[in-house]
Amino acid sequence: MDTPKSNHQRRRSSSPFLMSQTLWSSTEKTCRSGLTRSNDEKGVNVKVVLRCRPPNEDEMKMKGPLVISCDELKQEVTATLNTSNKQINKAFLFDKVCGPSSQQKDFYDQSVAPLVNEALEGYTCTIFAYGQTGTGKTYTMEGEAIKEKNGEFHKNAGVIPRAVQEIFDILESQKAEYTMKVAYIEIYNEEITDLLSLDEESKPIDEKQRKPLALMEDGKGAVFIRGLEEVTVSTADEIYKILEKGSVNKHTAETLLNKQSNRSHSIFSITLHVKECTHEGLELIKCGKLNLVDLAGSENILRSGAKEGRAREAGEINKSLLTLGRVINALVDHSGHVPYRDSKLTRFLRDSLGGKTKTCIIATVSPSIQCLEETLSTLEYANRAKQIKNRPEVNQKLTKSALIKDLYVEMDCLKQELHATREKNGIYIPQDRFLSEEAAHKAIVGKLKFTELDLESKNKKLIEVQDLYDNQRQLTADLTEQLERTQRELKKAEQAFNDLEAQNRRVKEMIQEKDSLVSDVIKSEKEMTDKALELRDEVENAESEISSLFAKIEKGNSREERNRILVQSFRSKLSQQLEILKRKTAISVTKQEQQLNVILEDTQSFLANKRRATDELKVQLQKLKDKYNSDIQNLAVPVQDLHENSQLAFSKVNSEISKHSSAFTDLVGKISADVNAILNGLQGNIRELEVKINAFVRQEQQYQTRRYHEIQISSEVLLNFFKTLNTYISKLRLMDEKSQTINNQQLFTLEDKFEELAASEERQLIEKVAELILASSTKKKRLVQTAVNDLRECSTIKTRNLNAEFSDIQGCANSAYEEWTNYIESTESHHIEDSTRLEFWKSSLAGNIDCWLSWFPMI
Ligand SMILES: Nc1ncnc2c1ncn2[C@@H]1O[C@H](COP(=O)(O)OP(=O)(O)OP(=O)(O)O)[C@@H](O)[C@H]1O
Repeated sequence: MDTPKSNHQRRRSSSPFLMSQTLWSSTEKTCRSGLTRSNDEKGVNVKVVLRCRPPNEDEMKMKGPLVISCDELKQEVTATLNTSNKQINKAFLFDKVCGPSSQQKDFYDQSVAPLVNEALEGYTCTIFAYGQTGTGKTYTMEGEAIKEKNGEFHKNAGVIPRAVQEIFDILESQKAEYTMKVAYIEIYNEEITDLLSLDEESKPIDEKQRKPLALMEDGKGAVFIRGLEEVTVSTADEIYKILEKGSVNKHTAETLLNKQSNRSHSIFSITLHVKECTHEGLELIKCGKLNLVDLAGSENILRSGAKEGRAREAGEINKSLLTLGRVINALVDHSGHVPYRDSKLTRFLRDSLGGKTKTCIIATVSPSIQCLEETLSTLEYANRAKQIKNRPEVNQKLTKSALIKDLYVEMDCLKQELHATREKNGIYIPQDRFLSEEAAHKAIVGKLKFTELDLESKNKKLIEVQDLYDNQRQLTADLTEQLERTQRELKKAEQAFNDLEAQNRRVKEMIQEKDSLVSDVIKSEKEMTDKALELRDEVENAESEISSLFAKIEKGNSREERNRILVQSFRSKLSQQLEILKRKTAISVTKQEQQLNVILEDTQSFLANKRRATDELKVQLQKLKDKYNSDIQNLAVPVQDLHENSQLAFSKVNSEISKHSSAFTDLVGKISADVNAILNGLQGNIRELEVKINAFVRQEQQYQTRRYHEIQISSEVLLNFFKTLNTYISKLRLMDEKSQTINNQQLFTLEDKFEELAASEERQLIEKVAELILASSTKKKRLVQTAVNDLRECSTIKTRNLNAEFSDIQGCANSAYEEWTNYIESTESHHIEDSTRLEFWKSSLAGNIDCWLSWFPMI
């Protein structure tokens, strides 16, 4: 067992087989000590840890939503997107989920530390980080700093320095005897380089200095890297320096998604040999191995902004990751053929995927919406990888003596080889090997000839294959170019499609707005149509009313006309009547005047007569009175004489007087009777006249009253008629005005409606045009979509075919190349060995012969 030394001890592997045993071998070794443990027959699933980083500055600036949520209790990751044109809600369960807030220390303790302990137990363990570029693979594996000034871990220190420290801590605490060797390689553009063999002074790295190393198989399925340098370390600080040196030598570049993006897959490997004592006191050497792989980021070439050389890198990265995906799929689907050989990465990881290794995949994702597509792809990838089953086995433990023996044999071989090389005196071959090889030699010599012939034909074939290979390479280059062109076109088409989609979204939004407007418009239009119908009915009613009104007006007019004619005729008749009445009145007045005059005259004459008669009567009466007075006076004296003379006479006289008075009274009576008769006659006449006059006057009055009444009635009728006519006319006027207003209103409404109808028709027309535009744009979109889909399909098929072809060609070429190299190498080495051995044999035989000859000089 090596004792730890303070300085790095380098040893370039001289034998690929030995190299494979110590660093990369993954073949199942026969259990010499019988202590190898085997896992459950069914195997153990690859562990998958998901880590989601916090959003970076750019993502925060874009203010996009965070679409990834991590439930560390349920170990569940959910991708959620709710937009109008895309809805995603997918949940994935993993062995461990660490959200954006998880710290480096916690992550290491919870996810990686258990596997480090397994490596110390003698298992080969692989941890690899997989994820989109810029999601934190390097941050997780290496971190951003290692230690603080006080010797404590920096909070950003990643998995590798922490694992290294833990290994040393555990081994120191166990006071174990151990050796530790580390190697650091990268796979860049399908070429493997040793990151620790590069000269520290030559920076920036000289590409010529990078010597590609060959990945070989030892014939038993174990993979090894020929010429890889392993560095023996004894402290953690030495490893940190190695890490720093290796990291400087890595291929990195700035991309749009990461300022320092790894353009290669890097593998840091720690090999441990720990001494163990069994209860029986037997010393065993336990061999554990820890491979820490930081894969290059899967990337969308467009989004990462990779161009020319970078695009080629990205192409190679994606190719190897694609192969990794195919390997995972083949393992999960249990398909017979697993395409490990299709890329250096999968060849190297062969034992970690479906082999005897304990494997943990750290899948890294970003929470932002911009990375959603790649995040979903990583989640699907990791979810699938969870189903890969490995059958981990503890590496064989060697007894110390066996190891020492092996080492001695190896040392002896090396010493002899060295000696032989120094002396340029052939090579050292151990006795038993010499004898067995001797026996084989003859067969080989025979074979050699055959081989030479075969070689010739194979050379020819090789040339052919080389040509074919060159052609294929050319074809591959063309196809790659074509693929890149197609990819570029596809990206362009995708961009155009995205633009179209955005446009479509906008148009859809506009259409939605328009739809709502249209529905509003349709609603209002419906209302308007209802109203229009109502209005139409009203208009029709109004029209019929107007026409009836017009008819009425017509009627009214004709009636008015008739009335006017009537009034005119009535007026003329009335004036005629009035004229007649006037005339009649005048005549009657004249007549009456005449009659009155006659009556007056009659009355006057009558009165004159009567006056005269009265005067005569008065005169006669006066005469009578005078006579009576004179008689009385005459009688007074006799009366007095008589009175005085006798009372007898008096009686006589009295009698006489009474006689006379009776005669007088009779006379007077007679006269008064006459007068009375005359007066009575007169009075009778006057009364008669009066009665006549009264009757005439009454008659006239009655006539006049009647006439007046008649005139009054007719004038009242007329007035009433005129009044009614006026009211009727004013009513008619009012009605006319009303109907005019209604008509005007209706005309206005009709005008409005017409305008609205025209506007709605215009709108409808616009909508129809919009519909036509929409239909045509949908048609176009559909066409574009179909074209894009076709293009996509075509490019996918092409890519698939190309990839398949690439893989086949590459597989063929690689295996042919390797077979051929192996074959040539082994043939060469055999040839050289055989020739040297023959020479040696020949010279020794010659020596012997000389010796025999000297012993037997006689011969
Ligand atoms: N969990 C995290 N917490 C804080 N910062 C992080 C985390 N993960 C990544 N980052 C930051 O994100 C940036 C990119 O990370 P990193 O370089 O590790 O990505 P990557 O996956 O290795 O990318 P690439 O594949 O391009 O190499 C770095 O600046 C790093 O500091």
